[in-house]
Amino acid sequence: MGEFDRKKHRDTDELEAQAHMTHTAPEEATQSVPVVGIVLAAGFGTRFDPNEPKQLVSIAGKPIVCWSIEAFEINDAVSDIVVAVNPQVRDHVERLVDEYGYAKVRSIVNGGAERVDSTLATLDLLSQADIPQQAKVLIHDAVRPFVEQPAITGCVEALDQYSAATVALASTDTMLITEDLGDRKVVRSVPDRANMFRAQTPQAFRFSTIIKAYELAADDPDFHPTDDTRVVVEYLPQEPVAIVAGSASNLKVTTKADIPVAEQIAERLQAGLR
Ligand SMILES: Nc1ccn([C@@H]2O[C@H](COP(=O)(O)OP(=O)(O)OP(=O)(O)O)[C@@H](O)[C@H]2O)c(=O)n1
Ligand SMILES: C[C@](O)(CO)[C@H](O)COP(=O)(O)O
Repeated sequence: MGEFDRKKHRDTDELEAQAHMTHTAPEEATQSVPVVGIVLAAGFGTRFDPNEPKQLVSIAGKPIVCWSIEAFEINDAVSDIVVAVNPQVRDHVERLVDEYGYAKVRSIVNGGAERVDSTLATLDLLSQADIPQQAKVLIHDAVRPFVEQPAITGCVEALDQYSAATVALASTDTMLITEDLGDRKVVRSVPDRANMFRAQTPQAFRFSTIIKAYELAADDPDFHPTDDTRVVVEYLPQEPVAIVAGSASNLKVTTKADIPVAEQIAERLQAGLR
């Protein structure tokens, strides 16, 4: 197969994607497998501004989705990238991928109504592309633009020992478990802070593990997890999910109030190295 033709991949042609995914002979599988960065950019930003897709907002002159794609593009351990989009941003993201020349982007797929639907759409694409069961997939929120290289590499390495891993940040606050009494919430218990972490992304899995977890979750229509780790924790409770050190700068741009903080982080990063 000749050089990757990004225009064809725009059409989300599974066979094209299959042809371009890194394939690995079974005997090499545990040593050298595809490492796929999945960038979820199909959200509607209801808490930000539904009329201004936050994944396209520029921070220090670069759109948020580009910061995220670039983090995987520049990581030597990552072989392929898949981006999930919605119709509101598809054309724009396609143009950006072209303009910035992200050569690892194999496919831009339509996401779904909820985050898990977007994850599923990308996993379906990878299944159709017939990537090896041992492949490593790193699922990342496009709106966490400043993910650091050690977090990505840490996920890839953690999967040599565990089938699932998530970037997370140790809580510096005491956490409270509450109960809703209707007119007010009250504290029911105070868990040991040493075991409290704030989930971030990427969240990383051997392909067979995340596929299995989602297969089991599919039978439960009332399950609406906000991240992929929870799908594994709930449906494959025997699988430990390793913690990979996150950072405060791996901010999720959720509301407009996050923009000034994001600008400060971007300035710092641009002054030094990512
Ligand atoms: N159907 C969805 C929903 C979310 N996401 C992605 O998942 C990440 C989750 O971050 P979040 O702040 O929840 O994004 P939104 O869902 O866009 O925001 P909101 O919940 O305010 O609508 C984002 O990168 C978002 O684009 C997605 O790909 N598909
Ligand atoms: C995946 C996530 O970013 C981990 O912190 C988070 O769960 C997304 O949740 P949201 O409530 O939909 O923003």
